[in-house]
Amino acid sequence: MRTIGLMSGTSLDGVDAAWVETDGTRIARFGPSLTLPYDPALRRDLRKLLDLAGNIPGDDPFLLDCEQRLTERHAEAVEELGLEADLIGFHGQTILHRPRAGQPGAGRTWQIGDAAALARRARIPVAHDFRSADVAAGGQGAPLVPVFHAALAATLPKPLAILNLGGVGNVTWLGEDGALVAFDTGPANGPLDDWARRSTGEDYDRDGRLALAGLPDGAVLGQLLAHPYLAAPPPKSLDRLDFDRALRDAGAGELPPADGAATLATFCACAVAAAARHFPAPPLQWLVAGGGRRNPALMRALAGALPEPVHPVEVVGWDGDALEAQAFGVLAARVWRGLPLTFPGTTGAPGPTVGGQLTGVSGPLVPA
Ligand SMILES: Nc1ncnc2c1ncn2[C@@H]1O[C@H](COP(=O)(O)OP(=O)(O)OP(=O)(O)O)[C@@H](O)[C@H]1O
Ligand SMILES: CC(=O)N[C@H]1[C@@H]2OC[C@@H](O2)[C@@H](O)[C@@H]1O[C@H](C)C(=O)O
Repeated sequence: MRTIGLMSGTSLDGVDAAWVETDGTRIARFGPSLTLPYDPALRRDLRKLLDLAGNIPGDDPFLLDCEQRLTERHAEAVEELGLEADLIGFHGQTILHRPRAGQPGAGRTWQIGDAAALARRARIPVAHDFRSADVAAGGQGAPLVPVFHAALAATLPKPLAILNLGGVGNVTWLGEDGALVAFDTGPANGPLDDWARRSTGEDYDRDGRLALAGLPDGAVLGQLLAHPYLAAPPPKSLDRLDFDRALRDAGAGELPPADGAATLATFCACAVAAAARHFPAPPLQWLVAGGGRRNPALMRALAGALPEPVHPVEVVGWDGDALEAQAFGVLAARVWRGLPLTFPGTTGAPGPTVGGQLTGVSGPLVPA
């Protein structure tokens, strides 16, 4: 199938779109990809929505307005790509992720985006709502990209770790015997972006300049590294805001701007090192995707925290900016064909679990 994958991640920076030809198990061809940034007003409103999402109904007018503007931007991304496709994979924007018991509003993962409107406008069927079925089956609802990573890395030497540094970090560990272990490592660019916005007014710490000018604070770092999430065995996943309280309690907010950025970058890398303790065996190397690989402070901290070589995914010929969007093209084909999206080793689902919904140009569809 010719698919277009659309991903708008937890960094709230915009929509990534990528064209992929796939049957959901193998990738025949990657096509062009692009990123359409959100305008500052949409970015600000989505950020506000993250704070509100635990307490507002699905028909809240502010939420519906954000959803309509978000869907519009996704439709523009499809139009700008300007390619024929049989199916769109539309992740939508996560505004709340509380799959676990014991949290207010738990048992829920919430992605906004109007799939029917996108299908009508693009005149292409849309696969969407990729996470709910997994959560309903007892899984974490995230991460979803591991099955795509496994297909992509089929011929690479194992064990291999593929790390995505978005707003949140997630890792896929692939073993020699086809074993798959995946989970969210901890906060990545999310707290760094918030820090940069407060300290410099920029959307992010461009090229890690602020972090590289500072020193990590040992006391704050020590407190953050004691967070129970890091020691907890997988399966596990995070909401974009899950560490905000811990960051406040550790006193990260009182650090000078450069030291604060250095502390957050080092924490992200140490959380990845803590994640590696849950792997069945050390990886031969780490391949890093996502915007975080463009931050030299993060890459330097990772190289310091991990004993194995760390490389951007470009060393094996992948496109680290397009990877998540490509994944949702492949996942869309899996929804279409009724193939499982999640597994015990990825989300903790009780078995291989199908998911996603299909919306045709003129109404809902049933998977093949
Ligand atoms: N040149 C750069 N220097 C520093 N940081 C950068 C640079 N380019 C991108 N980033 C970081 O990467 C982030 C975007 O990463 P990415 O697009 O992978 O996240 P996402 O897909 O939104 O998140 P997630 O994977 O959690 O869903 C930006 O918010 C910024 O923090
Ligand atoms: C709930 C949600 O949207 N989670 C995202 C987020 O961003 C990174 C990490 O946390 C990952 O678990 C997931 O995204 C990727 C695409 C995934 O599901 O594999």
